[in-house]
This record gives sequence, C-alpha cells and structure tokens, in this order.
Amino acid sequence: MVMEVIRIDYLHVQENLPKSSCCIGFFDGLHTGHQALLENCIAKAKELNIQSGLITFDPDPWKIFFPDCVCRHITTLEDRIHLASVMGIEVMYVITFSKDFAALDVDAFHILLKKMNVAHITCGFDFKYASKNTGNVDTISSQNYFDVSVIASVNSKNEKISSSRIEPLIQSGKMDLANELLGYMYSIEGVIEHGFKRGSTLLKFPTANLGANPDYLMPSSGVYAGFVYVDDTFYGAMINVGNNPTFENTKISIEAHIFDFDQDIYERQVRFFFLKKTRNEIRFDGFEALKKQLQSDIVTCKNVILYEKQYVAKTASLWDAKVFEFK
Ligand SMILES: Cc1cc2nc3c(=O)[nH]c(=O)nc-3n(C[C@H](O)[C@H](O)[C@H](O)COP(=O)(O)O)c2cc1C
Ligand SMILES: Nc1ncnc2c1ncn2[C@@H]1O[C@H](COP(=O)(O)OP(=O)(O)OP(=O)(O)O)[C@@H](O)[C@H]1O
Repeated sequence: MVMEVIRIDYLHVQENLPKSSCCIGFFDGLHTGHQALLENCIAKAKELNIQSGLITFDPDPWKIFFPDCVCRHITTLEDRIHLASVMGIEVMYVITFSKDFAALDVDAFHILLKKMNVAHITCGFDFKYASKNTGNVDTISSQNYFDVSVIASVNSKNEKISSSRIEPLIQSGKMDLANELLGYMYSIEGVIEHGFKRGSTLLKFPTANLGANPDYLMPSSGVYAGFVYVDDTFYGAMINVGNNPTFENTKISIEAHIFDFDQDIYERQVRFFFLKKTRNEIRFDGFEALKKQLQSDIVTCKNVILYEKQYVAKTASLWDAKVFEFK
C-alpha cells in the first residue's frame, strides 16, 4: 500500500483531513524506541477505526536555527516515509518547520493538532514541543482536544535508545551496536561513480564507488561486511570506507566489492548497507600485500553475513528486497 504524504502549512491547514491516531516527533532512524510509539499509535487507530499517522517536521529544525550546520542524519525524510509506511503507518504529516512555527505556544500547538483532526496522540515520556520547549507530557496530557498515550522509556542497557545515542555508534564504526538499537542495518543511499580503476586493473578486485548522499552520517574508516541494494536485490559485499592509505588518496571514499557480481552499475542509484566492521583500513607495503588481505576479507565478510542471516532477512524485508545467495 502506498502511504499518503500530506504537507502541513500550520497557517493554512487543509480542511477535512481524516480523523487520525498519530505519533509525533522527528523520528530520525525510526529506531526500536520509535517503533514502540508506532505500535501503540497503530493499535489505537485500529481500536478507534481511524487512520494511523506520523507527524514529523521538514526542513530539519537544526538547519532552520543553524543554517551553516552540517546536519547529517541516520535517515532522510524519504527514508522515514518509506520505513514508517512498511511499519504500518497510513498517512505521514510533514509540518513545514520555520522559526514562526517553532514560536507557537503550547495551546496554539494543541489547536493545530485539533485542526488536523487528530483524535489520539502517542508521544514518548520526554516529548517536548512548542516555543522554547515549554510543552511536555504534562501539558499535552492535560488538554481536552484529543487523547494522549505516553510511552515509557524504551531502553537498552538501562539507557534510553535515541537517535543521538545511535549517531556516534555509526560514526565510530560500532555498526553492530548501532544496528541492534535501530532494529535493522544502517544504510547510505547514493549513485555509483567512477573511481581510479585500480580495483579492476591492478588489484583484480573491482569495486563500486558510492557518490554518497551527503545527508547521511559517515561511518568511520574501515572494512565492513554488508550489502549493496540494486535491482530489488541485496548483494553481499565487503565495503571499504577510507582514503586508501596504500595509494595515499586525498579524499575519503566508500566502495564495495560485491560478491559474484559483474554488472555495470555506473550512474545507478543504489544503497549500501553496513552490517559489521571487520577491521581498520591499513597502509600496505604495495598492492600485492593489499590483494592478499582482500582475499582473506572475502572469507571474513561472507562468514559475518552468513552468521547474521535472520537479521539480514529482516532488513531486506523492510526494503522489499530479496537476498542474493553468494557462492
Ligand atoms: C574490502 C576492501 C578493503 C580495503 N582495504 C584497504 C586497506 O586496508 N588499505 C588500503 O589502502 N586500501 C584498501 N582498500 C581500497 C583499495 O585500495 C581500493 O579498492 C583500490 O585502490 C581501488 O580503488 P579504485 O576503485 O578507486 O580504483 C580496500 C577495498 C576494499 C573493497
Ligand atoms: N527510547 C524511547 N522510548 C520512548 N519514547 C521514545 C524513545 N525515543 C524516542 N521516543 C519518543 O519518540 C518521539 C520522537 O522523538 P525524537 O525524534 O526526539 O527521538 P529521539 O530518539 O529521542 O531523538 P534525539 O536523540 O535526537 O533526542 C518523541 O515523542 C520521543 O519522546
């Protein structure tokens, strides 16, 4: 089912929006904490026989307040729309974020939700909203326009699972931990570009170089077992992030050697999925030594992928993909 995406200009809210049970927040990553909110929101919608919705904001509030900030995220708005849809949300409300919207007081914020025909709101225990974050679970629970469910903290190791907790895990290469909190494999979308062609000529290890969408968080340098998603299929791969110190590249690249794959995918839009980091990037004494290491990386990365089969299948189903079985 294709999800409906409705842009909301808070000054001109459409009339006759369907009655809905909504969860609300930025929801970067739609991690396992967020997923608890979605479950409650969808259950309420079913109980009340109304639509389930997710209310989010765009552009990124940080960008509005700090226009020069490099705001990288776990997911783009498009990813959040896709993931929310496969997780069962029927309509996505994207409120256009602006300084004026952020200045709404608590009561004006409640009236906006009422105008949007929201009958039930699901939010987390630490939800903050309205001007200077004056709104919280006490204020939202004491208004009379709609009902509210407050979800208790979803924790891992006694600490709240949050986007800001997952971000440094991705950036430091602790991908297995990041993925555990996300509930699926982290991914970066982009277009395949031309590299220096040393992979296919000198090393005999062709690699697909990702021109990554700059909105995503960059994993730290190193080698990762993962996948390249192309043509509705997850192809097992070993991915290198770094500046190839053996060749002293000046720029960081993200490249994948895809197992049992010989298609031309230049200029194609693809997505790289990161399962687990297997080693740091190393400066080798010549390309023969690097070649030898790559042979052993294949074995390591294939084993990691086979070990995590169930987990891989779960992520593939979120992206409507089939998993190609390498030799
Ligand atoms: C799995 C994998 C691991 C890699 N590990 C290293 C490494 O440890 N050190 C390094 O200098 N380059 C490493 N590389 C990058 C190679 O140097 C790179 O693939 C080669 O220079 C080809 O680059 P090109 O596609 O720009 O021609 C690795 C590449 C892959 C796919
Ligand atoms: N682990 C969690 N348990 C319960 N509620 C959560 C959890 N994480 C987020 N929420 C709730 O989900 C909604 C969206 O939150 P938000 O987008 O701020 O996520 P976050 O992970 O807390 O992000 P950040 O780390 O940037 O604060 C809010 O209502 C928030 O209270």
